[in-house]
Amino acid sequence: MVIEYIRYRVPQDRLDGFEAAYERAAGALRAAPQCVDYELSRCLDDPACYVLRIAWTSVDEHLKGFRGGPVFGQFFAAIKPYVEDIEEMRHYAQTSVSGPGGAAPPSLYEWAGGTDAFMKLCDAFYRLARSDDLLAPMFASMDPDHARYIAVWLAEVFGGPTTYTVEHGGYPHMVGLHVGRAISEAQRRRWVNLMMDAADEVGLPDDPEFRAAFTSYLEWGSRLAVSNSQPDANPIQQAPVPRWGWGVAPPYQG
Ligand code: HEM
Repeated sequence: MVIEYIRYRVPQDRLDGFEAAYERAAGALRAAPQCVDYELSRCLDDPACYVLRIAWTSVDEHLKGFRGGPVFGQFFAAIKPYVEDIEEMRHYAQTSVSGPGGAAPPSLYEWAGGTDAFMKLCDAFYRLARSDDLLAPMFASMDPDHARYIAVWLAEVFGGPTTYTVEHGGYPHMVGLHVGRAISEAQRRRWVNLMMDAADEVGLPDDPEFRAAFTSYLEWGSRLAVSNSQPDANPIQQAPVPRWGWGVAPPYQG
């Protein structure tokens, strides 16, 4: 995650519309999978000054993913009149120095060990699935890069880079590959079980909080995969890749 700071000094005659413009721009930030969080603060000592803090998944995701993406037009149209009032606009990396309430908890992606951890997980999973009586027939003719695509999907879901959205067709592509497969409950349960076995095999974190969040996503996603794959299904065709967080049990960092 990187933090972008944008500092504004807005001339008196334009101050009135500034916050309203950012209310409109915020809709685009909320819709962008590359934006983790944002916050606009106004200076108490000099009310012409504002600081906008935006947390992005990475510099690249911001500059290429967001600026090249579908919601950038809406964002830029809202804030365009204030571009000339920018005094600083730069990316910063977080350091280890932070107060007890200052630092956001790491994402599930970071906690798991990043993209590499999900690659290892999916390699192990498909080795198990290919020799499984219930799953092997279903994955017999899969794309040779399938394990890598699932890893990239999971990485994005758990708070990592938006590579699946940007490079692999996003949610519509994933749904399209489940449609018509008539996945049974027994196959779904085996799929989840083998993911758990693979998680143990490759040493994904086994603390209660991580495994609870990890499992809840697999349960949710696999049940959707079953219903979307039935012959009479009419799945939602357009949606962002979901983002999954810690839920009610944040990481224990004692
Ligand atoms: C949380 C649960 C699940 C997730 C996140 C998931 C994710 C995905 C994704 C991202 C793809 C597309 C990969 C690509 O871009 O090539 C895919 C394809 C596929 N999924 Fe799932 N899936 C889930 C559950 C299941 C289950 C339960 C089954 C069957 C038991 C299943 C069977 C398949 C099959 C057969 C394909 C197509 C493989 C190919 O021919 O390339 N999925 N899945």
